[in-house]
Amino acid sequence: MSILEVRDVSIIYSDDKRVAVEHASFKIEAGEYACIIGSNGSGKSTLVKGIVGLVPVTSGEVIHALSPEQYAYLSQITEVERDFPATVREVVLTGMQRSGRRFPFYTREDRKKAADAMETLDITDLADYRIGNLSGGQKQRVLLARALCREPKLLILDEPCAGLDPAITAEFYSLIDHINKKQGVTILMVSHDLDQVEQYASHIIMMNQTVEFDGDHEAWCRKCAQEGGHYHDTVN
Ligand SMILES: Nc1ncnc2c1ncn2[C@@H]1O[C@H](COP(=O)(O)OP(=O)(O)OP(=O)(O)O)[C@@H](O)[C@H]1O
Repeated sequence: MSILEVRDVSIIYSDDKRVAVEHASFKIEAGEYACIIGSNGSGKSTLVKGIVGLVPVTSGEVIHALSPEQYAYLSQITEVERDFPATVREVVLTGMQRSGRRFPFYTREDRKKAADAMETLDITDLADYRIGNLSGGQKQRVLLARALCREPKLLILDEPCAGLDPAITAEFYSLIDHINKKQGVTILMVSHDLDQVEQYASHIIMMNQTVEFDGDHEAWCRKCAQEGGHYHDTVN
């Protein structure tokens, strides 16, 4: 059974009646490293927000085989105020908050899971730093550790490397690959970085308001060869 199915989904923003996503359909299977690509304004972020319930789906259905606790969502880098008082450890621990339980009552197991997530993301040394003082790449690792400490089965990321330099971006993609392969976490990621997508993704979905391509890595390579690299120009 698919872990997630997007079935004939359309999303229209109510304020300006703009159709951002039109009749999009695809399935995500457990274990995949799936990437959604497409040019600016092609509806990628809107679709992902529809999947995680941040914007309402106008028609069609998003069918989750997982409960909301079993998937995690990481958005684009958001500006964290320089003087924001929380430390890295505190931010990662908030990933363990559960509905019905009040902060800051974390169990020993919660703290262990947060420590393990920091170890995986190689940010243990930063545990007592204020998050506002970190670089963009470090902040994204902290937010990824926060998303991972609940041990999600599906990780949904919206352009996690926007604004990061190429070396940090390459490191981040490799880390996501490790999380996919070694921890068995299914990945669904919006990305602009076609080189990284082609290196790692097992499933590629190309948006242009609707789904213009939906296939595995080999099918994507065949299409690119037929089109003479056309997609590299439209996506980047
Ligand atoms: N909150 C909003 N209200 C109204 N229209 C919106 C809103 N957010 C996005 N849109 C519009 O919906 C369309 C799709 O935008 P979206 O952000 O989903 O595209 P995208 O593919 O993620 O783009 P990018 O690659 O630039 O991030 C665009 O025409 C955009 O202007």
